[in-house]
This record gives sequence, structure tokens and C-alpha cells, in this order.
Amino acid sequence: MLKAVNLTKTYGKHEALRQLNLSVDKGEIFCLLGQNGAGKTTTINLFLGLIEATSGEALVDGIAVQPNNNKTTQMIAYIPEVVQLYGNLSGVENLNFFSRLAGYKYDHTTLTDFLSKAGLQENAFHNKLSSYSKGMRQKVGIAIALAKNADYIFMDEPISGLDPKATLEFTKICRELSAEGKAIFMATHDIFNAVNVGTKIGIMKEGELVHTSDTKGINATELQDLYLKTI
Ligand SMILES: Nc1ncnc2c1ncn2[C@@H]1O[C@H](COP(=O)(O)OP(=O)(O)OP(=O)(O)O)[C@@H](O)[C@H]1O
Repeated sequence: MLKAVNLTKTYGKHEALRQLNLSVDKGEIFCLLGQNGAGKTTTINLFLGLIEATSGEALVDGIAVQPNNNKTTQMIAYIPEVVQLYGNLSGVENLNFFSRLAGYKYDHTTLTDFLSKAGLQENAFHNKLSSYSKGMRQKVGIAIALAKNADYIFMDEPISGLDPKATLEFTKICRELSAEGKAIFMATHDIFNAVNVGTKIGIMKEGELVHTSDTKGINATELQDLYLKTI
């Protein structure tokens, strides 16, 4: 389980995140909405251990995240908005490189299995990354997360810039990962996607989580109304 307990981050006098309390279970897809600057990336960075909390705790399976703590970073994978990969290497080579960085050595068949599972078409496996579209890069990012064997996957704006078909494929993969028991924590501006793929949604305003609910029984229009009333 991911858990934030009174998690707070201040920059000087500015509270980027104030007393955040939330939990995300394995199998859940938590979609965090909020305007620019609301504190979504700050929350993700605190769980990734990229920044230090001013007070409170981020916990992964009960272990407190601390900057440069390998225990929690091993359990987490991160897919940024733009997946940074080596343009001169192929999809398989990138996956091999990043898997080794995470301490995993896979044979060629296993690497290609991860890419297939992430939805990348087979004829692209050996092409250079520089020829990949944004959606294809994202699939390699997902394959890296799969290869890392992480139970918790953080995503920051994962569908921004994807076309409708790529978005649909991405949604399908998220659902499959959640059905396998992975927890997904996604920061997004896309209300339709949040209600479509999320099992829970949160709305953040000026560093505070001001609303959380299940997505069951709520449609995109209702969520949009709620969002506009809340922020
Ligand atoms: N390193 C930093 N130094 C000072 N202020 C920062 C720093 N990082 C973030 N902030 C501030 O913290 C607040 C929250 O930023 P954050 O990036 O978490 O927002 P966000 O919800 O992810 O926004 P967006 O949707 O634009 O990505 C903002 O006011 C931002 O300016």
C-alpha cells in the first residue's frame, strides 16, 4: 500500500503540499487531478524520494520513503510525461539497459515479452528509439516498469499528447496492470481519462487534497462539474 501521512512540503514560505493523507491499495488506479501548481508532481516526487518531506511521511508497504533509500525505490517504477530513452538504441536495447540498471538481467525472449505485454508492435522492437512516436516511447516506459517488477507505478501526465487510439491502448494496459495487483498513481489533467481508467480520484487544490472518491457511479460530466466547483 502507498500511504501519505500528514505529508507536507514547503519551499521557503510556500506550502507546495499541505498535510496530505491518502492511501492507495494494490490493484487500485488513483488519478490525481488539480490545476497547474496544485502539488501533484510534488506528491509523486516525495514518493519517489526525489525530494525530502518537510514533515509527515510517504510510506510504501509501511516503509518510510527517504531520499536515496533503495528499499522503496526498488518497489516503485516511474513513467514521466516524456519517457527519456536513448535514441541510438532500439526498444529492446533500451529495455535491456534500464533493466540492468535496476539490477535485472533478462534474456532476449524475456525482454521482447515485456515489450509485447506493454503493447509495442513487434516490428518496432529493433528500430532505433529516435524513430518512435510518443506513444511507442511510453510503451517502452511501461515495459521498463514491468521489467523492474515494481508493485507501484507512478505516472505523471501519461496520456498528454497521445492520440485517441494510443490513449485507449494505454488505458487497457493500465487496467491489465491493476488486475495483476499493481497499484497505479497517476497525475492527470484529463477528466475523461481519470473517470475511465481510475478506480479512485483525488482533486488537489493549492497543495491540499480537497476531494477523494471512488469513480464508480460517476461519469465524466459529473466529475467535470465537481472538479470545477472544487478547484
Ligand atoms: N523546487 C521548487 N522550488 C520552489 N517551488 C517549487 C519547486 N517545485 C515546485 N514548486 C512549487 O510547488 C507548487 C506545486 O508544484 P507541482 O509541480 O507539484 O504542481 P503540479 O500540480 O504538478 O502542477 P502541473 O499540473 O503544472 O504539473 C507550485 O506552486 C510550484 O511552483
